[in-house]
Amino acid sequence: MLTDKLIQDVEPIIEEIYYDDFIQGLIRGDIEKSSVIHYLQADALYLDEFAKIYAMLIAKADSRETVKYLLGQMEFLFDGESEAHETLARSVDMPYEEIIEAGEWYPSADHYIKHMYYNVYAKENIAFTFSAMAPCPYVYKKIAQMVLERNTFENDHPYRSWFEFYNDDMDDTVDVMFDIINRESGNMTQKDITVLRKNFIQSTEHEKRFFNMAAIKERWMEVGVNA
Ligand SMILES: Cc1ncc(CN)c(N)n1
Repeated sequence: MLTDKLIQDVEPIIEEIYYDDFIQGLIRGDIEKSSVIHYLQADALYLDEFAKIYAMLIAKADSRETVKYLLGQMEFLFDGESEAHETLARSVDMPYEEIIEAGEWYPSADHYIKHMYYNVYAKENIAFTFSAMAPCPYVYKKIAQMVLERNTFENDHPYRSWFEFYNDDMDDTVDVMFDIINRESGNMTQKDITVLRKNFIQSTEHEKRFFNMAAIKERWMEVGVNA
C-alpha cells in the first residue's frame, strides 16, 4: 500500500520532531510560556483555515461518504481540538481568547497552509490535497504515541492531557485520509504517485518547522509599510 511507503518515508523526520526543542520542552514541562503562546496564536489561524480546506474538498468529493467525513472533520476541528488548545492555554495561565487575539501568520505556518491551498487549486483529485493534509493528524498521533510510550508523566503534568488527546483522537481522521490516498493512487501514473509522496514528506517537514517556529518565536522581518 502507498501509505506504508509514506509512513516509512517520514520516519526520520518524525524522530527529529520528537527530539526538537518544542516537544522536548513539553515533555519536561519547562517550555517557555512565550513559545506556547506563539504556537497557539499560529495554530488557531491554521486550524480555521484547515477547516475551510475541508469545505473546499466537499465540492470535489465523489461520494456521500466522503462528504460526510469532511463535514464531521470540520465539526471536530471547531469543537474537539479546542480541548487540546485549552490545555496549553491553562499552562500559561491566560484565557485562550486573549492569547489568540494577537495571532498572525508567522512564516513557517504561512508556508505550510499555502502548500495545502496549492493542491486544492491546482489538482482536481482530492488525493493530492489529502496527501498534503494527512501529516497534520498523522504526525501528532505518532508523536503523542512515542511520547507516552517513552515517558512517564505525573498526574499533574501540565501537558499530559495534550499528548493524551492526540494519542486518542486522531485515528479516524488518519484512516480515512489514508484509505482515499490508497484507493485513488491505484489509478494514478507513477509521476502523480511521486507527487503524492513528495506532498506527504513536505508536509511532515512543515510540521517540524511549525513546532520549531514556536520554539524560536519566528516572525517576519519588520518593514515600515506605513512610511
Ligand atoms: C500545525 C498543526 N498540525 C497538526 C495539528 C493537529 N491537528 C495541529 N493542531 N496543528
